[in-house]
Amino acid sequence: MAFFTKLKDRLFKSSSKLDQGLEAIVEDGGEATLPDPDPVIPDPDPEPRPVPEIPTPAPDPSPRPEPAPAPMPADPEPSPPPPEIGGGDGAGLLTRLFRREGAAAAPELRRALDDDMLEQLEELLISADMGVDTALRVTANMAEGRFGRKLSSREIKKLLADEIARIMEPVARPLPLYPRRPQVVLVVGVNGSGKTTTIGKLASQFKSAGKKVVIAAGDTFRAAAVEQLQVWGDRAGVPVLTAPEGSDPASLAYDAMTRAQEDGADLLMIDTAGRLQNRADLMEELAKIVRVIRKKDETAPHNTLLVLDATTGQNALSQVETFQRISDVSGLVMTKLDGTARGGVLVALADRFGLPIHAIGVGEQIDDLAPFDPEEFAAALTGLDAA
Ligand SMILES: Nc1nc2c(ncn2[C@@H]2O[C@H](COP(=O)(O)OP(=O)(O)OP(=O)(O)O)[C@@H](O)[C@H]2O)c(=O)[nH]1
Repeated sequence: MAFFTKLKDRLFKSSSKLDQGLEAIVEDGGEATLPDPDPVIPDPDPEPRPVPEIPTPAPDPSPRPEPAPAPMPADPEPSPPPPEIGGGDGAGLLTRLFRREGAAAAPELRRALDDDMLEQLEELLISADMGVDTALRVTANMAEGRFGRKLSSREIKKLLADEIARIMEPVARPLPLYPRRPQVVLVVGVNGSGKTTTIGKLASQFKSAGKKVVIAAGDTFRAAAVEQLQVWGDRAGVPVLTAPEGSDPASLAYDAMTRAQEDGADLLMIDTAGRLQNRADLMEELAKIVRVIRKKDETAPHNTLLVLDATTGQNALSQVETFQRISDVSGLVMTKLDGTARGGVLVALADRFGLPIHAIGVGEQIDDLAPFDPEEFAAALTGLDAA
């Protein structure tokens, strides 16, 4: 199944929430009106609109090597061309022309954009976990130059998807690959966020792309976590280094680094504990892992991936803040976007932190991880093509 179709199907809870909410907003006070002569709303403002302020990630003090332009292995199945956000809903030119013609005979429910409607839109976006600041910014940009204009839910969806894609564009970056061998990827996140699963999925993708991968089961305090990682390692066909329960994770990381160097591995992924209950201990543990692997390669770790669970909604924002304090987070992976109505949190994350989003997880299977594509995401989140 092409990934966009999968994403669209899996994000149904988030998209149907927005979809139904938008329909209800337009129904509330809307009336059947002949469509605009141009159903693809032209931007009323010829000037480029102000780009929402996205905090630039702080310059990286560590001497990381320059990223080579090799992206994360892509979805093995070719994706269809991205939908034309803002320029159409994926329909071809002829279809759009016919629709324009036919539209004259088919009035659509439209509602004039006013303060009340904007407020309702803000509430809807906040309820989809976009966060207050982001929701306000998105609606303000959507409304700019369009006050009083009669809009259908389809047109509002298109405007919304445009805004979302614009916010997400700068953060959509595949996991950078460096010429350094082994490239060390430290994987952090709270327990249950999906670290193990994500490591397994990434290992499988890199392996299929011809990379030699080693995994270190650094959460040595939980036997179940180690076993789980071994299951994923077997699935991916990648060795998983373990240590006895309760042993020092830093010592395991050192051994794993030695083994990865000896084996000429391209990638070493180190799982870590996620016990945020004892933040000081976890911070010390992560710092010690970094110290020992730097004895073998002073530029390591080359990436620190923070894995976040989309179902935790706004909580994901405070997790980013916490992990930025205790580790040098270089990028995010958002898991469990399937089956949650809180997919909007990804927009809030992008807007607030500007950290690269490397991949998204949309299921429990080995191929349910994909590079983050802002336009596909915006279309799937708003249910755009379903209109
Ligand atoms: N639906 C869905 N479930 C996922 C996804 N990613 C992970 N999971 C599930 O989330 C649960 C926790 O995932 P783990 O990978 O074990 O999480 P972890 O962060 O390693 O957790 P600990 O081992 O407790 O530290 C498992 O049941 C996974 O199958 C996803 O993208 N979608």
